[in-house]
Amino acid sequence: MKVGARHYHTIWLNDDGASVDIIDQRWLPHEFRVVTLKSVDDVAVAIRDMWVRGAPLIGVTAAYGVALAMAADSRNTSLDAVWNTLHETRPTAINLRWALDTMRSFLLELPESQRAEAAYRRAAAIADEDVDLNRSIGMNGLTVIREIAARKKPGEPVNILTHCNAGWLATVDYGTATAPIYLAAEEGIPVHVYVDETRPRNQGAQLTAWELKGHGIPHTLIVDNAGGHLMQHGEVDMVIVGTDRTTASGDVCNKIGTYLKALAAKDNNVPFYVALPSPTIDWTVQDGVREIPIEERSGDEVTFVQGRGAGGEIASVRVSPEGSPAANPAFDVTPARLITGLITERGIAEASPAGLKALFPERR
Ligand SMILES: CSC[C@@H](O)[C@@H](O)C(=O)COP(=O)(O)O
Repeated sequence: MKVGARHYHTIWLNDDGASVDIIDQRWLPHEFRVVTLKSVDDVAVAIRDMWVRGAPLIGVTAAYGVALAMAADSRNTSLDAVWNTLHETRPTAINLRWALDTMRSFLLELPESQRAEAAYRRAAAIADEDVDLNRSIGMNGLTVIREIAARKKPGEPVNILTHCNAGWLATVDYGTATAPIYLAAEEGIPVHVYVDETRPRNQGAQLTAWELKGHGIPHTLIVDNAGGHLMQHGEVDMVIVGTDRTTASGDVCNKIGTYLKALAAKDNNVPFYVALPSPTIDWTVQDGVREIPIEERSGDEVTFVQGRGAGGEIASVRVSPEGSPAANPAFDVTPARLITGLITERGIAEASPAGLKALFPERR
């Protein structure tokens, strides 16, 4: 997508043909910085400390991490080591394990002498596939936006609420939840997005708002607690969020606060959609609430907020009394019964075992 006049992906191979460049998301929206990852340790830090984040992008970054490992040492021991190191970085987004498994099973078939080059090729293919998956999600989600737009008066926007950042910054390009929005705007459908700020890390305020502004998409930033009120007053036509892991039964794990939005949507008959590529489905898990590990992050993310000071510097400020403890579960699970549909690259599935199996029969 665009940053100024230039088209960017969130990750790409450096001109040296070996290291990997990423957009360092810690500084957005204040500063646009690109950093180069040269080793598995760099990749682990970038994922763990959220220089890159968002389930699909975490997966692609890990795939390139495997390529960096293979360039240094292509033995099976190195493959196991990189799998373990990167798998430990973040526990919830299943795309991480999917990408590591995909890379490992592909590379194990090859002689060691061919692994480094093949790993870079496979990582690049995973990145390209992510772009294609998101574009297909966009086309499928667009049908819902078109239907809502058809019921509106001419020029009246379709109001969409989203939570966290499931935009192009969370993927390689397009985003998942934002793909239908970008395609609707391209088609000339008036859209307006309510952006939840998404405490504690403020991915909505810092990333989604920045993306939408960059693409000229009308949007309004709201505090996380405003969504229910707006839904009660008919201000939201649909909700679209992303997901870090969706179970085979259609339960959706996503950024903390998603569940409350789904409850409010249900109570107000607002359609609640989840956009996801198939690598985000964990076919081994049924009950999301019981089975998905929820990342517990530092309480400092709750007690401090990062922003730009009056003097232009990027600073962290404390928002609570010194010594007050804080809990920081990073994700929650929205049960399938609260979800109107799962927008995938193959179409829109009912959030149920049967709905998912109908779209992905090979998983039977
Ligand atoms: C297309 S991204 C879907 C989710 O990964 C996204 O909504 C989200 O929850 C990201 O969490 P984050 O903690 O910023 O990695």
